[in-house]
Amino acid sequence: MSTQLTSLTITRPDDWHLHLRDGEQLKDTVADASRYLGRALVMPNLLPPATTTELALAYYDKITAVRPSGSLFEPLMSLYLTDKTDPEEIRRAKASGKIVACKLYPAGATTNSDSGVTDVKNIYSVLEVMQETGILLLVHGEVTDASVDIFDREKVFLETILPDVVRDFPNLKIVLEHITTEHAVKFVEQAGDNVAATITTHHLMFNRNHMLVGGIRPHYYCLPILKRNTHQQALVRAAISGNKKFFIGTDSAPHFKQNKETACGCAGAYTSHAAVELYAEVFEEAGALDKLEAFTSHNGPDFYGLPRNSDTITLMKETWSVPATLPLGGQELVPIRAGETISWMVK
Ligand SMILES: NC(=O)N[C@@H](CC(=O)O)C(=O)O
Ligand SMILES: [Zn+2]
Ligand SMILES: [Zn+2]
Repeated sequence: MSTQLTSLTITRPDDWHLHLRDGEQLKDTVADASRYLGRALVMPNLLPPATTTELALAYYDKITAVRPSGSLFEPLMSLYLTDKTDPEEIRRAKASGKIVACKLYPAGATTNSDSGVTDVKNIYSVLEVMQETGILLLVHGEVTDASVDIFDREKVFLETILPDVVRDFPNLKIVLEHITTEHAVKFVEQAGDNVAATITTHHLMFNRNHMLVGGIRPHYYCLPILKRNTHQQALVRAAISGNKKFFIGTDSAPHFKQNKETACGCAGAYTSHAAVELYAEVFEEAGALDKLEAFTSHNGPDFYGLPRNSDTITLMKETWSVPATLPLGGQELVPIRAGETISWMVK
């Protein structure tokens, strides 16, 4: 007879990959993020992107200004790398104490990445200073070559771009963000201790059949795109393995409903309303709830060299309904699981 767990208390989680956006949207995204997260690594792909310490710190101030009163939620900031990033900018970022990472978007790879890096060799002098100062490199790992099939873009990036960076900067801490393939799992497992990966809730819960069978479902469209179920299974195995190289990074990425439900819809899935609750479902389904805390609350800060949060949250086995839409800057978004139920609730 198996006993069913009805509540689970874990160290307060963080989110190591989160899009909060800007302007009117901020109060809604920050409200969701600050419900129970200790920290979130905030992505810099704004329009215009947060390419300098000054811009990142101004963004930090805007986020903390709309933080609900009493919330201890702490945004950790990142810089958006371009072909023209000045290596000295990295020293300013380090000195700020608020910027812990830089984000490599191959130009054109994803939402708001047009000013990204066109050739990783263009940022070698920047990576040098990041390695020296201990600023992490966060990577959107996809090639943008038009001749490469969208389902192969992560694999080809891992074969052609990332090995050089890993070889040339052996002491640079690198996080391969939102991994989607068995290739990425193997790459990270086989690399040194300076290479880790985040895994989203949606890549653990879904594969491309969820997006494409029986009709095209734009709310499952994100980048890197959902892959076949064998890749999904490899990601679940990695997440529940207890391996310290894999940790939470929701990549919760809000887009207005009308920008998703259209002939050319935006890439991004919103999960901030229920991030840890959804990971709990996945881990429970895999019979590995005992591994949830390491994934959501220990491995991330350990890799970043930051203290773990010192308090806890409690998840209750309790079913609740996700609304059909959520507010986003005076408009609305459609979250993952919209109109359906979730079986865990954070108390
Ligand atoms: N993941 C996505 O599909 N979209 C993200 C960008 C990103 O993380 O690649 C976004 O900003 O909307
Ligand atoms: Zn990305
Ligand atoms: Zn993202």
